[in-house]
Amino acid sequence: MFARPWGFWRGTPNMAHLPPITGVEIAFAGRSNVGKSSLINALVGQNSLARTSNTPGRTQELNFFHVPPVDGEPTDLVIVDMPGYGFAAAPEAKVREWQKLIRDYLRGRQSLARVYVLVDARHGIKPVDTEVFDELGQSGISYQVVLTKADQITDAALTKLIATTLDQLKKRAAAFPEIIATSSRKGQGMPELRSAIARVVAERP
Ligand SMILES: Nc1nc2c(ncn2[C@@H]2O[C@H](COP(=O)(O)OP(=O)(O)OP(=O)(O)O)[C@@H](O)[C@H]2O)c(=O)[nH]1
Ligand SMILES: [Mg+2]
Repeated sequence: MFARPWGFWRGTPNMAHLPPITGVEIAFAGRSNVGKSSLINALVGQNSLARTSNTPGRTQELNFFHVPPVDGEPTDLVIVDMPGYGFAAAPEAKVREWQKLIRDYLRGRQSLARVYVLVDARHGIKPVDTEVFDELGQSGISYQVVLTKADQITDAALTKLIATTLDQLKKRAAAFPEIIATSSRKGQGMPELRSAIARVVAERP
């Protein structure tokens, strides 16, 4: 599923220009700069599929990636990179627009099978993340927390963070009760994330 060359399919700043539904969609959400676009690149093993930046607010549209269909064979998996929530270095009106886009997409996309909510391992879950958990829970969309930038903290701190994060999620029915710790820089957690996604695709009716 991840061994083929991935391509950019479509970017959209609004719900009117979403691509047609072709297969299972998996979305990556999280605060600005948490490492969503970097994680997608590490996941598919292509450095420059999604654009990344040091400045929060790099991704400003919903960006859809897939393996371009060959000989009309349908695409089984679409990966969606999302703008971040929380602080971003962009005009306020623009940020408001993409916050609405995030919300509308997460609530209303029929093909959305799983949301990976990325949380920076240096910071843990923030109130703005719990708002997103609440919304996903209310919409009945299953999500899993992925810790990013695990290379920035010690193994002991990571073990502790995984335990506290699981504890924070335990009353949330829509939260998958396992945390994946990743480092896009080191490749840590990529096999686990790939298997998790493959399971979601396999289980989707
Ligand atoms: N140390 C470390 N830095 C990382 C890792 N992943 C991403 N980064 C850095 O974090 C910054 C933000 O990465 P992006 O992938 O652009 O983050 P994003 O969540 O897509 O950001 P927005 O699109 O602005 O919301 C970049 O400087 C990356 O190099 C990681 O695993 N380890
Ligand atoms: Mg991004």
